[in-house]
Amino acid sequence: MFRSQNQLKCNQKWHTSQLSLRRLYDLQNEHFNVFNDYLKLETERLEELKKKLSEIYEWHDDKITKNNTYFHINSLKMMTRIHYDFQKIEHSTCNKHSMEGLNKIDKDRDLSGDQVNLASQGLRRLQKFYEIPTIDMAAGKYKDRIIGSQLDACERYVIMKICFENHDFFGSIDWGVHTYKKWTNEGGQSKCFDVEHLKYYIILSSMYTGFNYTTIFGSSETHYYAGHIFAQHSFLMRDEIYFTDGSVTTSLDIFNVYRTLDTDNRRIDFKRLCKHGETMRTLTKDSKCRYQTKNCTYRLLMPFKEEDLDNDPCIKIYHDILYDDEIEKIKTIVSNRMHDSQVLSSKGENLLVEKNRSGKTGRLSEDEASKHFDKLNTRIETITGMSTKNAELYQVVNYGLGGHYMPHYDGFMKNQGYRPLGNRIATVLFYMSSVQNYGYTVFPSLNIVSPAEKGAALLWYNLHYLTDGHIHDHTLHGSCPVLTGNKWIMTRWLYEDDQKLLYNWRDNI
Ligand SMILES: O=C(O)CCC(=O)C(=O)O
Ligand SMILES: [Fe+2]
Repeated sequence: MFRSQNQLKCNQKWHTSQLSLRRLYDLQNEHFNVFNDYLKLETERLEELKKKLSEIYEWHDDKITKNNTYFHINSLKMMTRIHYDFQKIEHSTCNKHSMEGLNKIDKDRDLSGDQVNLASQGLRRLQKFYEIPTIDMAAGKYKDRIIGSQLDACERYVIMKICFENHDFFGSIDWGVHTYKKWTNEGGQSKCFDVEHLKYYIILSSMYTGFNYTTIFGSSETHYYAGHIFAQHSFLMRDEIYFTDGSVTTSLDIFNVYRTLDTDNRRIDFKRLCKHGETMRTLTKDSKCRYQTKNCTYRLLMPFKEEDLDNDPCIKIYHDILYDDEIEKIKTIVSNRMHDSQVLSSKGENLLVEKNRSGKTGRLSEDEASKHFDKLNTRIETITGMSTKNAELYQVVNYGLGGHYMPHYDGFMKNQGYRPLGNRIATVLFYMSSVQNYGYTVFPSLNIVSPAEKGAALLWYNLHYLTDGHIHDHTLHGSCPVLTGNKWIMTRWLYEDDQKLLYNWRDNI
């Protein structure tokens, strides 16, 4: 059977999880196998044809043109010969058999241009978020880190074109210029685009953005383009960028322009923390770490490694609380049922909004959880001091190309969907892989960064659970876009129902 059981469905996106990117490699290998089989069959067929033809030539040479004499009686001989020869070679000239092999290429798995488009947009989101200069991104590096391999002129052109088609004109001009430079470095040859088209995109983008294209090509090109196609628009070309509110910037730094456009303070804080997170968790005199038994006798032998991140709301990390064998088991169980992660709208609907969240999600059923991870519930109850009886099913997430989750509250707002068990009182977030750079969970209102460290759990309380049960404003949090590495997490949300509370949660629905 050609199709593997772990196949993705058409409407799912390859780039949204590392898991499916791995499968993409497998799929490519499967395709290579199909092509190899096809080549083998085709080579055999052509060899056979060659052999038969050489037999025919031999006969022809020997029997017909011997001594350059044409005998009438041999006409019949020749006709029969041709008739049977043709039948003989007909089979070898028709490649039906080898073509059948090619049909094994699985068209059900959507590998259309849409996927390239989405992956390119994911890369672009990553670039804008971390402010990675195009020259670095195209070289596969960021600061002193390797984030991929170098992009050739064709690949740069693809990104440029997709930016343009998505009306991201800062992107198209930036990538266009770097495509042009690469094209020049590669000797002015390209198999995949026409450089005149490239120039056209650059000049058009320069009109939309206000960047002056003459500084890109130098004066030699000015004449040609201004004279022919764009003279009527040339008044639009200037070095200032006009914003919709009427303000003007004279900056030619593209990221400075994006910065000026971004007005949401919480998003700005989120970006800053994601970018500089590695310097955020140096130990200070206020940092408190301890071995914690939670009055549990068993934990005298194996105490929790508890670290305080904040007191209001209470946020803690528990190191080494989930074991490697449990992590492997969890990944194995869910990997066949991951789908694109969704966000909850203010009306309580589940929506796919890639600019807010990109990843793949899978749930563990209650049966699987109680069969394999019952002890984990005990651990959760011990650290939270709360019941898991009404907890939401474990949710596993794997992030892919630029996978992220923009700042949000885990707790539901009033009227945000039907809530028979109350609100998500606590979140326990297990890290199932370590991400070296930029995979943090960030609380922008608190200036807090939690690194993804395999086996650790991040616990916080979403509500003012000791008073009125209202959402704690400072629990706003998000997952920084993953730049390199493979981020796996699992969350368990505990609900208000069945907890010992000082307020009636039904008043808050
Ligand atoms: O992946 C993370 O670090 C955060 C995930 C999260 O906030 C969520 O799943 O609700
Ligand atoms: Fe969350």
